[in-house]
Amino acid sequence: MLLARLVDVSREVAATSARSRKIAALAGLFADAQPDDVALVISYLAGRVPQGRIGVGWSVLKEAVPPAAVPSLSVADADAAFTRLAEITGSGSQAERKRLVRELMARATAEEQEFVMRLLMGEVRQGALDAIALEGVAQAAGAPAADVRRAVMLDGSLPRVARDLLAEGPAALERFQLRVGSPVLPMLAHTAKSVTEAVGALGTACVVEEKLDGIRVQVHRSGEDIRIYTRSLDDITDRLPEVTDAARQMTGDRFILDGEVIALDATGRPVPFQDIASRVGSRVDVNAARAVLPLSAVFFDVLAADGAPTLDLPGSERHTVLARLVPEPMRVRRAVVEDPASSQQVAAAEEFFSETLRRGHEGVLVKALDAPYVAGRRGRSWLKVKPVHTLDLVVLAAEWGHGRRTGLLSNLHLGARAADGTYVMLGKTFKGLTDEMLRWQTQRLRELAVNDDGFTVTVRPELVVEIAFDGVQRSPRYPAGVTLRFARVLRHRPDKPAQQADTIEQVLDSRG
Ligand SMILES: Nc1ncnc2c1ncn2[C@@H]1O[C@H](COP(=O)(O)OP(=O)(O)OP(=O)(O)O)[C@@H](O)[C@H]1O
Repeated sequence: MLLARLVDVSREVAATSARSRKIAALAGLFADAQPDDVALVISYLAGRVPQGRIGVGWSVLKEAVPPAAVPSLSVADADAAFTRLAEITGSGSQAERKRLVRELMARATAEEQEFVMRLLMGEVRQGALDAIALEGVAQAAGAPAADVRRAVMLDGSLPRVARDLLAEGPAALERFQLRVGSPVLPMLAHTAKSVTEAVGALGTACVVEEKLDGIRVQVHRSGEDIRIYTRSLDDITDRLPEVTDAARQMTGDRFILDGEVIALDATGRPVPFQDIASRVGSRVDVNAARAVLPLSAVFFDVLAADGAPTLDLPGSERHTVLARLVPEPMRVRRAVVEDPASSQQVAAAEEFFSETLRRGHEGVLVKALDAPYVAGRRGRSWLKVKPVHTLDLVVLAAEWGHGRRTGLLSNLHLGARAADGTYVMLGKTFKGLTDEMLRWQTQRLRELAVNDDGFTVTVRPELVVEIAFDGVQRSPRYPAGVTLRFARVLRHRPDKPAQQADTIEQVLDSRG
């Protein structure tokens, strides 16, 4: 398939707000694509490059290349070029990247060049595209969308389901069944501001569970064969011998469990997420790593037991099954709210939340007890509650935006106050900025500018912004050795002098 066709449809989908028109446009595109191209088409439309990070940033892309007059580049050509780019290593990499990008861009029309640029800069963001693409695939193949959705949830991959469905027709869907041994996408949660709000929103009997800050794991046991998968369905069995041992001791031998891997220190408090992530991420000498930081799995759900799916059972019944398989110390701590209208029970749930935080955990999840497990979805029946952290930080510099944000100062460099009156950079963010905020800050930051290298504008440190974030994490890239997790701008604070911004001590203290 020509890239030009994809670019046209991408533009058409972005330009229409009618869901049915978007689906029809995508269905037409999928029907024309070779089944083998469909995976790439779906990825590019959603702004994903299957190769992941390919090391091509603005410094490589900024060079203008005369565009081709007529489209000739195929989707597969773009994929081949991205693969070659991803493989570049060693000295001279940057020059080689530039050469390959120039070669690719020279074959692309102006529209294709713009699309490739936005794709590689992470600016092709089509809200909820995967959900629409799924319906487009269903329409193109003449299969019910609900059946395609279920197949995707069980297989974990829309591109794979789409390829088989478009090549073989609706009968291919029967192949996608829940099986012990093949991972499914986990259920995710929505956010609520407080436990009281969450219980009220669910409006039904529910359970409040500890939210443990570790690595999500799905543990499959089929007889003696035990497999552990991450949230993105990578097999990490070899890295977690503790979890394999635990699964071997359970009372069943054909099940799928959902849980979180954490580590506790000598006093029983959870160790920081990053320590767990680096232990789980490391393949070298697992036994030595295990001796230094032993991990434990804590389970909160069951997707299959005795070889049969339990996904569609209500949460209360799944918990009964879980309690039969998994001994209590390996189950998440929980408090049941039988009656959401009982102020006494809601107060007890709030107390459970406070106690969970005191014990060093991240927050809680409030889950409806009558709801099924909806794999691969951010379900409305799971609501997470975490304390909100905010800081007032000072803008030290800002980067010029690209694509839709061209001509606007976007990515902000954020600093906290140090005792000597200087500022310590904590990270960057362009999240949370509305168009209006972008316009306002561009004007204000231009007034404060001291230098502009065409990429970054350094400013006098005078503008304060209120930043929400999910936690402080270690980062060798920043001078204080820490950065903020999921920083996003809540509002500009032109009323607040920089001398009253938060200090680096406050930031370090908020690590808890
Ligand atoms: N008791 C629990 N029930 C469900 N998920 C839990 C529980 N304890 C910890 N978790 C973790 O919390 C996550 C729930 O939040 P969500 O599904 O929104 O994931 P997320 O996008 O990674 O968000 P967050 O960064 O808040 O963890 C799960 O993915 C899981 O890893």
